[in-house]
Amino acid sequence: MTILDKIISRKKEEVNFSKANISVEELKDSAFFERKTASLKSSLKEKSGIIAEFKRQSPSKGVINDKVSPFEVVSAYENFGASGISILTDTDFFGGSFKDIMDLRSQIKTPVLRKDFMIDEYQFYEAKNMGADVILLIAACLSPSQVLEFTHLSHELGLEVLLEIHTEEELQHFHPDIDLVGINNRNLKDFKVDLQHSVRLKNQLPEQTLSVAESGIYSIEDFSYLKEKGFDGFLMGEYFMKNEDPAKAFKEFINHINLS
Ligand SMILES: O=C(O)c1ccccc1NCC(=O)[C@H](O)[C@H](O)COP(=O)(O)O
Repeated sequence: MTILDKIISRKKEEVNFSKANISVEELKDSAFFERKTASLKSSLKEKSGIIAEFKRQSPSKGVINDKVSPFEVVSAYENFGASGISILTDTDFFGGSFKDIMDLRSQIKTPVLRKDFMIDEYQFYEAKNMGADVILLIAACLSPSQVLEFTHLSHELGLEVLLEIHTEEELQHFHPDIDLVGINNRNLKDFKVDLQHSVRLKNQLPEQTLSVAESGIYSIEDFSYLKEKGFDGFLMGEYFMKNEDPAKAFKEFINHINLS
């Protein structure tokens, strides 16, 4: 059983539990449900391209930082030029929660990616309800037809879609209706990261596709290398979150890339 199998098996239980407690009609009945969402596609072009992640823990690294508050960190990400904010809402494996987005939504304008493991329509209504602008579809846990169906549902709800692929086979999940494609550098079997991986797969995507390099971006050199290779977005979590003060780490990183 891979880590993804374990996460998905637990996610099914969670979704069934949520469905039994809150109906889709109830999810639709919230202030955030009516709000106009922000576009990550536009923001990637207008700002640094960095999608800065709030990540307390992960299966590969264990606890990364459980001392800082989401609002404090995410405000700095916004103020210093992040194009997007990624918030892990999975509890059991990443230590996140819906509340992390809900609590700061009204104070943040930057597009927010709900980073979770989407397997059921219900979760898209939840994402809109909690205040997300973008959702992640992980090709490894969906069929190409589910990816398309969930993309269309997301668009009906005003959400953008970031499709995440890990392997060459998963390029089959691509469809032109998808907003952004993320290529994850982390191998989910052994957790090794390899930046060459995203570069190789990016070259096989249609030329106009907005592409995001995900995971393992641990230095200015890594960022500059991927930028030079033509990526539009850079999803970075651990590099900032491993510091006692992730806000300061983000500010320093942005200052460096603005100077170079
Ligand atoms: O990070 C993990 O260990 C992980 C394990 C299994 C599934 C997903 C996982 N991470 C989610 C992500 O994609 C990353 O949080 C994101 O790309 C940022 O990566 P990093 O900058 O390396 O923290």
